[in-house]
This record gives sequence, C-alpha cells and structure tokens, in this order.
Amino acid sequence: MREPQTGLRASGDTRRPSREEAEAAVRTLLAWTGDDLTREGLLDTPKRVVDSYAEYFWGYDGDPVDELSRTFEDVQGYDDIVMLRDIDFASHCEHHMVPIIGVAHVAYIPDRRIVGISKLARVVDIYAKRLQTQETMTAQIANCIQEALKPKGVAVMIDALHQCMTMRGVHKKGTTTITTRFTGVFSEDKAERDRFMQLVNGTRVLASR
Ligand SMILES: Nc1nc2c(ncn2[C@@H]2O[C@H](COP(=O)(O)OP(=O)(O)OP(=O)(O)O)[C@@H](O)[C@H]2O)c(=O)[nH]1
Ligand SMILES: [Zn+2]
Repeated sequence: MREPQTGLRASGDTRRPSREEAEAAVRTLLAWTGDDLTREGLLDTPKRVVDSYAEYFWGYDGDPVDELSRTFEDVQGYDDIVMLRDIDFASHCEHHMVPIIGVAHVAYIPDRRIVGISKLARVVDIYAKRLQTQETMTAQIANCIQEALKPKGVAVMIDALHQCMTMRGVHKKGTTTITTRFTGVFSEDKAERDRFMQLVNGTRVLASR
C-alpha cells in the first residue's frame, strides 16, 4: 500500500490494522449501540462494514499526480477554459465520518498541454475517497492540477451537503456549503473568475441525457 499523502498516521504509528482488527472494531461499535451481535442480521455486518470502508476510503491508495501524467499537446493552439461541471462525488467528513455528498466544478486554462478530461474527475474521486473537510478537498484538487499540469490557472468550486449537518447536530436540511479555490489567472483576473462563475451557473442543456 502506498503511504497516504495526507497527514494520516503522522503520529508515528504506521502499521495499518489488519482486516480482523477492523472487523473487531466494528463489533465493538455494534455492541456499543446495545444491539445483539449474535442475531442473524448482524452476523456479517462487521465484514460488510469493512468492505464498505474499503470503498469509501480507497483514495489513500490513489495517486492524483499520476492520473495527470499523460498529456497531449497537439490541440491546434487551444488555449481557453476547459471545464468539467457537476462532477458528482461522495466523500466523508473527517470530524464525524458521515457522508459529504456534492458536485465539483473543475476548470483550467492550458498552457500548451491538455489532459484527458476523465482524469480531472479521477482526481476529484481520489481526494473524495478520503476523510475530508470540504476546504481541504477543494484546495487539494486545485493544487494538484496546478502542480501537475502547470496550466495558466485552475478554478475549483465544490457545492456539497454535509450529512453531519442534516441528519444530526444542527439539523439544517438542504443547506449546502460552497467552497472555491483559484490559482494563476483565475486568482489574478476577476474577469476570468467571472467567466468561470458564468459557466458554473449556465443552463444545463445536456444534464438529463
Ligand atoms: N469547516 C468545515 N467544517 C466541517 C466540515 N465538515 C464538518 N464540519 C464541522 O466540523 C465541526 C466540528 O465541531 P465540533 O464542535 O468539534 O463537533 P460537534 O460537537 O459534533 O459539532 P456539531 O456538528 O455542531 O454538533 C462542526 O461545526 C461541523 O459542522 C467541513 O468540511 N469543513
Ligand atoms: Zn461532519
């Protein structure tokens, strides 16, 4: 397993617990709820939960820079915004470990090199499949694209629902959180930021196709 790029296990304990240890931890939490661990419906739950965690958190094993390593230059001098709008993602908040569900809008202005558009969505997924705050995830996506592609600028907006605010705690159903990060020309030039915002807010003609 590749060592995660976030601050995971910075405490010095670098041993990843075994699957058996992870399942035992789930059994502890199940017992803590007060339910009966021996009833049929719960017997396989620790295994299912650990399988689910492997899906929720595979992003620690992903390498976003590697995803952006294949680039193309033969684009007839194309040098304007490339934007992926409404990239859906599901992440987990690092404070409560409950879902953050949202969309990311990711744009960059190439400096000669372009990247396969699916790779931008892969970068979003790699960071989403980790424990996150929305601010961190927004910055990580923008920084990674800026460093890997060295484009003229990167713009990222995330619009997301935090279930720690809807199903528990303050119980604010329908409140979304919006975060942005701009680099290069997007941070220097208000007109570029405005153009990004217009594209984010533009009519979604193809959305249902
Ligand atoms: N800035 C930021 N805060 C987040 C994010 N996800 C969850 N939070 C907040 O993290 C905070 C944790 O606050 P604490 O007071 O330590 O935890 P808590 O007692 O569970 O807080 P409540 O959610 O208010 O009940 C809460 O205000 C959450 O709304 C995020 O992505 N970014
Ligand atoms: Zn939370």
